[in-house]
Amino acid sequence: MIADPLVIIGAGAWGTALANAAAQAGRTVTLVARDPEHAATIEATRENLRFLPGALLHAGITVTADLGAAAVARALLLVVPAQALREVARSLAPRLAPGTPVVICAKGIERTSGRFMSDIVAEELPAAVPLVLSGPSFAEDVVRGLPTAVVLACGQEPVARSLAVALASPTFRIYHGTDVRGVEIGGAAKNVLAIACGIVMGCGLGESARAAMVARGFAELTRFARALGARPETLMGLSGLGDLVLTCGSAKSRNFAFGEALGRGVPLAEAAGGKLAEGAFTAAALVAMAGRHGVEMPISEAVAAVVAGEMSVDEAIGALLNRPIRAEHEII
Ligand SMILES: NC(=O)c1ccc[n+]([C@@H]2O[C@H](COP(=O)([O-])OP(=O)(O)OC[C@H]3O[C@@H](n4cnc5c(N)ncnc54)[C@H](O)[C@@H]3O)[C@@H](O)[C@H]2O)c1
Ligand SMILES: O=P(O)(O)OC[C@H](O)CO
Repeated sequence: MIADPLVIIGAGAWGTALANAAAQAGRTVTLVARDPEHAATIEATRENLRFLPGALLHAGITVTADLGAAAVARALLLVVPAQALREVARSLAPRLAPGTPVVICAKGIERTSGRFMSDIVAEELPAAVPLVLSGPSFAEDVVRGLPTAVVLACGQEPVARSLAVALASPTFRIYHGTDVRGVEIGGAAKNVLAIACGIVMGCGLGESARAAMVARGFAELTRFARALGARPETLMGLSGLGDLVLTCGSAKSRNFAFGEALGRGVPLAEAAGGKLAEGAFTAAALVAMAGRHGVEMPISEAVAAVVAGEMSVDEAIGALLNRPIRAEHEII
């Protein structure tokens, strides 16, 4: 596939890291920032001091704030927060050539509509070919060239395969697949579960409790995914188990760090520390969708109640610990 020029919308931490990875893979990259002043500063200093300090931008990247750059894109990456994805997709609609592959890199569910990211792209950019990129990957690791593996899913298998080849490098390995729903569920739900793990650690409940949270979180994630028609093996892969292990195990995760702060008693309004904790926005939408499909997600429900201010951390932990004893694996 010809993926040049590759246009990346969103010059935050992940957009910047992906721009560097793609440029290193040989792509011609345009990185589009929201704010013209920020774009000019990155272009001039070759560093994104605001979102990813300490990393030099590859020489093959042009930075702009002009969304019009999307008009010539042979492939486009959407790397803005999940709650902003619709607004951004809508503004791209008149600019994008029909059939352009659009790779969704945000991990979340839209809270106002309860829609997945791929549904939003289908609604706002109906002529585009939607793909989802997800998996365990910290921007800081990717930009340092540390080995990372992610998955790229598209309903059209040849598009996923050829774009994976175009964007991958020896240290940024991109597997491909066709289970778009499974891959986006993995990315969205793990953020909610990482908040739960952060709360556990912030409260000092210990490593055993964290491991239990990961395993039971994975159980509810796979129950949910199965009910929504995703393939269970997808969730056993990079977007699902892989990302759960990363984000539930590292204070570098903004979702985990948010939960940890809540567990330490930091007030809700201050716990994210000004950083993007996607799970806080996704939790209620995830739980509502699970309810509509008759799926129990007690950990996600507890997180949703805590981030909505409806339950204290202690009440949420008490509710989880006092659930009835049951068989580990449900037959559904
Ligand atoms: N940072 C990571 O390691 C990482 C890894 C994988 C996936 N992701 C996902 O990528 C998405 C973006 O995360 P990030 O780390 O880049 O966040 P970030 O906070 O570092 O950057 C967000 C970017 O989006 C822009 N933005 C915010 N609201 C906008 C709006 N309404 N319109 C246009 N642009 C807007 C901001 O200006 C900024 O450039 C999230 O869904 C996140 O879960 C992040
Ligand atoms: O910092 P987080 O919690 O948004 O996690 C970043 C990535 O999603 C990890 O795969």
